[in-house]
Amino acid sequence: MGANFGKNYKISIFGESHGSALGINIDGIPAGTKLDLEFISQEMRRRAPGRSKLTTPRVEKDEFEILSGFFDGKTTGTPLAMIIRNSNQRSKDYSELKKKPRPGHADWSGFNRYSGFNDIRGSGHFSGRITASLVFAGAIAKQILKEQGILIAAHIKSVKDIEDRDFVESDITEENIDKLRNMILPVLNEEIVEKIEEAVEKTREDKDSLGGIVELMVTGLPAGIGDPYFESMESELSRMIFSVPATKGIEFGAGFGITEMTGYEANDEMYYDENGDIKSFTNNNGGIIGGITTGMPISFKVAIKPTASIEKAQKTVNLETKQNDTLEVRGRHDPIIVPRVVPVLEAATAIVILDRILEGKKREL
Ligand SMILES: Cc1cc2nc3c(=O)[nH]c(=O)nc-3n(C[C@H](O)[C@H](O)[C@H](O)COP(=O)(O)O)c2cc1C
Ligand SMILES: C=C(O[C@@H]1CC(C(=O)O)=C[C@@H](OP(=O)(O)O)[C@H]1O)C(=O)O
Repeated sequence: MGANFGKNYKISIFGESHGSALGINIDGIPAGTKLDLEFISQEMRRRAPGRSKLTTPRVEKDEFEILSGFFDGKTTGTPLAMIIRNSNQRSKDYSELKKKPRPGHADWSGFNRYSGFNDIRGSGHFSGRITASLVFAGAIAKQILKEQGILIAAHIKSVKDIEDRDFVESDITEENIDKLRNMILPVLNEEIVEKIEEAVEKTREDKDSLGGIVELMVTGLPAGIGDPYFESMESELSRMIFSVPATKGIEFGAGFGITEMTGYEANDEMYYDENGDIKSFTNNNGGIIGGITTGMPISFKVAIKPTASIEKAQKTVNLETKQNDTLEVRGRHDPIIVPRVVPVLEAATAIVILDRILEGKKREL
């Protein structure tokens, strides 16, 4: 089933954007894990809609209710179920879309997959709203990983052609992560904030939308986590990252750029640092070789497409009249998904890393 992920930190998501609720069941959280509920709420707020002029005007608090698996501030070890109730649906915005599918959204593909029974309201189960549950599961995973010294950070690498600088390992401190977490546009070079705001505003006035790239880095992971071939760290991360709506590409380390290097340039030459730890001078392989962590930071970039739902008139088909037609999408949409997807991608990464660490622990038993 498409709604399940993980072999050890197992998640199962459910819900629709305009249904009564959405949520998640998580199995595999170690018993006795203390949960910082305020941290989870903060993570949910980072993703929640209606936070700024850069996001959809739909306002949802995304308050979560834990139904099971949590008692006296600690997990019980049995499945932890959580729901978020929807409160601000406006389903009339979607009445036209059953007959006129939106180019770039899942109306037509979903119609075929579910024989026309898919809930079109608010994009149903295809909505980016469903990622609220990922952020919840990721916030728990982040807490467990942090206890082991593993940190996950992300920033906006680019919006269209406006570029931020790349992460370096020394950027990944708790202080810097907190700073990025509190920014609507989490970037390293703050001079580009205004440029991004202006570009988004101008594109919105043109009834259009923008995309961009998010860069992520994971530090504190020892060498030796992961497996070769089908459960490689890259495979598992990619599978999860591509599950996040609007993701269209991923590259690890130097990514596609490695093809322009020679072997000598691409190889990450190794050395002992002053503490006797084995490091490499470069990290073109993004911290993963043979599907297994090298001990260098995991580093990857994710391509996020421009929002599909735009007001500009577009060509589409009319499934009722069986004629070609045009569509101007009305309703409340993100003019850019990139800032809102940042916490989702961090959470998705945390879920995978925890699942892989727990997989490794099984072999130690
Ligand atoms: C946080 C988040 C917010 C999103 N907001 C919107 C939106 O307002 N309008 C829209 O058309 N798509 C939005 N999307 C993207 C669609 O959900 C996505 O494009 C659609 O499900 C089709 O999937 P695909 O683009 O991965 O192929 C959002 C995605 C995420 C992760
Ligand atoms: C509500 C959220 O974003 C929604 C994501 C979304 C989509 O198609 O992905 C479409 C819009 O839904 P609606 O028409 O119901 O307002 C966005 O507002 C959310 O992410 O929580």
